[in-house]
Amino acid sequence: MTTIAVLGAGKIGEALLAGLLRSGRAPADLLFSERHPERSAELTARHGVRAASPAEAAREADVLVVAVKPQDIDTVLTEIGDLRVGTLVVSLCAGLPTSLYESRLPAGTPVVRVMPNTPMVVGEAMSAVSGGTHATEEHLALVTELLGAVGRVVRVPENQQDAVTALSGSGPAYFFFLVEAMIDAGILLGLPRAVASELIVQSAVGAATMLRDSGEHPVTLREAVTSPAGTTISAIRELEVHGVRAALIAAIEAARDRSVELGRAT
Ligand SMILES: NC(=O)C1=CN([C@@H]2O[C@H](COP(=O)(O)OP(=O)(O)OC[C@H]3O[C@@H](n4cnc5c(N)ncnc54)[C@H](O)[C@@H]3O)[C@@H](O)[C@H]2O)C=CC1
Ligand SMILES: O=C(O)[C@@H]1CCC=N1
Repeated sequence: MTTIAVLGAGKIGEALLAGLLRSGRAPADLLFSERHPERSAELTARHGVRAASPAEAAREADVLVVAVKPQDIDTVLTEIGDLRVGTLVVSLCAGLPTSLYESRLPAGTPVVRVMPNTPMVVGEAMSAVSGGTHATEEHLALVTELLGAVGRVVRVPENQQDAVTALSGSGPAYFFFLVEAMIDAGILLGLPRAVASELIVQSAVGAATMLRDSGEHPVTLREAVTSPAGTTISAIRELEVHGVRAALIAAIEAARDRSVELGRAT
């Protein structure tokens, strides 16, 4: 069996481990590395998966998944030490290019860069994968299968990964922000918080399901809600007056720029 080690079992690393277990991978084929001993103990208790040092994980793994913050990559690459020849390295880190790993790891190491997102926790991640210089079709297929256990997967050229990071990597935060603001609006209008929250969360689930399953363009779906001289158009006019569309475009451009910066900082 393929042994998969996750370096950095925080939000994303743990969600991946849990998803791999749900998809039928045996706990004995998985291991993780965490710098905080309490966190390690908690994860082993919860998932029955073994903790190891980065160096042990790297020695044992066929697939080494890197899920530390980009700012911690130098330390982790130093701690890994020697990698077995042919070990597949899968980076989930925002901004970090495959060339960074290739320059620090043994010559010929296959590297796949992935940008997932937190809906991985509920098996609804959106992940984009790109192969580095030595990643073969088999490596990309394996990573697609692994990430397929926790959501949808697309393949993109690596030069699109900073844009992907800004759109779907950070994307859930924009939706959460919108939901938070809409609940506040409910409070302003005098609704109890619990009622406002239920109304908005279910509306978000319904709207997201329609977007995914209807095949309709978002404009068509929005037009179907927007009656002549009705309530929705009054709200839409305010969104346009306040520049919400331009703000979202600028926000996503800023996230893309930050992803590029993170890659350059290492
Ligand atoms: N949170 C998100 O929405 C997304 C995060 N990512 C990427 O995933 C990576 C992980 O992000 P999160 O899970 O949010 O961060 P996190 O902070 O929850 O998890 C990182 C974990 O790495 C551990 N760690 C750090 N240095 C270590 C070392 N030397 N050895 C062992 N463990 C070490 C930390 O203790 C922590 O538990 C980041 O690179 C991020 O860019 C990608 C997509 C979405
Ligand atoms: O904010 C971040 O840097 C990470 C990467 C994508 C989502 N969260």
